[in-house]
Amino acid sequence: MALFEAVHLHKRFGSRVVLEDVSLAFEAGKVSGIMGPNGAGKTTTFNILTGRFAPDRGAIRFEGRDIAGRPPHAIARMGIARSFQLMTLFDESVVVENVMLALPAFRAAQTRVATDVFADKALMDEAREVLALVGLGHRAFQKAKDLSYGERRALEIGVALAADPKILFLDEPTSGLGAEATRSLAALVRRLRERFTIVMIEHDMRFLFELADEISVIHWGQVIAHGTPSELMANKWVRRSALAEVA
Ligand SMILES: Nc1ncnc2c1ncn2[C@@H]1O[C@H](COP(=O)(O)OP(=O)(O)OP(=O)(O)O)[C@@H](O)[C@H]1O
Repeated sequence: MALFEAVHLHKRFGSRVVLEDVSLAFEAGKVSGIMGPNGAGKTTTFNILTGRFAPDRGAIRFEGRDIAGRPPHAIARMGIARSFQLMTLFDESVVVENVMLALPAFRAAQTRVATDVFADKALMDEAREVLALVGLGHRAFQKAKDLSYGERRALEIGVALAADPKILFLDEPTSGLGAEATRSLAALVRRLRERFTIVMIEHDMRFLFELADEISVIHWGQVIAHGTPSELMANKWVRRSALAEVA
């Protein structure tokens, strides 16, 4: 059984059908990709999978339990984390604090909000472990606003990982990154795949083909192809429509 699966999802906005019978399955320990042209329905799919929208029809199962329509915070508590395309960091706070504020242990102890977070050694150690994981150990006490764009993306992933999720959803992780930052991000995803199940929506096909174990192609609100990168390379229709640049 897949760790996470979506079965026969349908979604319309007003009279516009945006997803029609979308089914996806993500296996534990793998990197799964979702790609497709602009307006295909990828972001809507992502938002439904991570609880931001409820589907009109269909089921979403995580570890066998139906989670469709549950609110994002309930979904997050179950071990499902997502990063956002738009960066959502506390710019004036230092890097380690951004992670500390996202730790479940910090969130659970609401009385701590008014106290100095740095005084709690256990929290600090936990946050520094996350920073080491995303390659930002040496930037712990810089303000988030002073990080490079690529480092900010890594921090954003660190914030998502603070909850030690079972599955991590990344929404266009390469967006806005130059070639070098994209390479660093690829190295980070390779490290993370040892520990986490990862699902990413991605426009950069080269990045996706290099890293994903399997990819679903969404077009016109439907999954039109699914397979390993090499299977998709061999799919004539996919080659002709979308993959010319990597095939
Ligand atoms: N809240 C909404 N209300 C109405 N229509 C919407 C809404 N969100 C998305 N749509 C429409 O649904 C379709 C799919 O949009 P979606 O953002 O899911 O596509 P996408 O594949 O993520 O595209 P992109 O790569 O450009 O982000 C588009 O035609 C979009 O205009």
